[in-house]
Amino acid sequence: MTLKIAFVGVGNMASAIIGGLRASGYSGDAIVGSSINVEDHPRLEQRFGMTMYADNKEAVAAADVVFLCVKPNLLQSVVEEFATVVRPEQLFVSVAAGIEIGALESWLGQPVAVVRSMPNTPALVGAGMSGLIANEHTSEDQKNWVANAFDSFGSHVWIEDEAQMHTVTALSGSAPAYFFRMLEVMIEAGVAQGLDEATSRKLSTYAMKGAAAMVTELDEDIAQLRKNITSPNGTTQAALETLEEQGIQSLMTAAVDACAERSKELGKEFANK
Ligand SMILES: NC(=O)C1=CN([C@@H]2O[C@H](COP(=O)(O)OP(=O)(O)OC[C@H]3O[C@@H](n4cnc5c(N)ncnc54)[C@H](OP(=O)(O)O)[C@@H]3O)[C@@H](O)[C@H]2O)C=CC1
Ligand SMILES: O=C(O)[C@@H]1CCC=N1
Repeated sequence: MTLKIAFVGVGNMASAIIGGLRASGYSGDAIVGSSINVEDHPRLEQRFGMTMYADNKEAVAAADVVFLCVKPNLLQSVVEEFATVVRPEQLFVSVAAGIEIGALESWLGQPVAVVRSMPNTPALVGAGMSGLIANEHTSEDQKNWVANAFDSFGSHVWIEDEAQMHTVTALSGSAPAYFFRMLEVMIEAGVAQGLDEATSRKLSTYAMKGAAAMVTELDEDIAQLRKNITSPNGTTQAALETLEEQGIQSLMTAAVDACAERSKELGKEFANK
């Protein structure tokens, strides 16, 4: 049986997940959503073949599985507002950065299955990666359903210790943005050396895509893959020495640490409002 899914909040992350689900064959008839900006509803309905509601309660009441996809600072008020229509057999899947399962459980107000997830926007092209952790009320069948749903737009890892979700966010949820930024800089550097932007973009992007494909498809040590490109006293060595001299190790470590730290802060900021 196809479960009915509701998305509360249909912005960037929900759109990436819905796009991934739809591309994998999930029926638009089984997907509903709710968000504030009703003027945007016809566009979403047309894009995904789903039904949009102005009222979160209506979307939640219509669903077997509810994806919570609003910003972390809005989650408590949104959940408490629809808590009166929650049924014990429903499954709630949160994508909100930093918000702990315990907080979600207390806002939902009754023992109910909750999965906290940290997906990323490559879901939109079937290349998502998600960290997942379930509460004690989540059955094996529900966990399998969630794993299959997330695999339909990429892959997943189950996390045992909820504290590790901060690191999942730093290495996965937020990380595509680091690579986009790196690409922006490389493309600019190519243009500064005289290439047109389209050519610079194509060269830089395929280098990133090819490197990621080699790492994921070949069972080889990443350092060895790097060494295979680096001729003694050659061009790659010149680039890598510059990256090391200018602090790539401390720069990337600081970025990952700052992301995890912000995730912890979000949890504290919004857990006990
Ligand atoms: N973007 C990303 O890469 C990732 C995001 N996340 C998490 O996903 C969640 C959403 O982020 P993102 O998609 O980027 O944010 P967006 O702002 O793009 O989406 C949030 C959505 O929530 C809607 N909304 C606002 N208020 C309400 C309300 N009261 N009831 C219902 N819907 C409401 C907004 O509607 P409207 O536009 O009409 O205001 C919008 O559709 C966050 O919790 C974030 O931590 C997790 C992993 C990755
Ligand atoms: O920036 C954020 O807070 C969200 C969570 C992970 C990616 N985007």
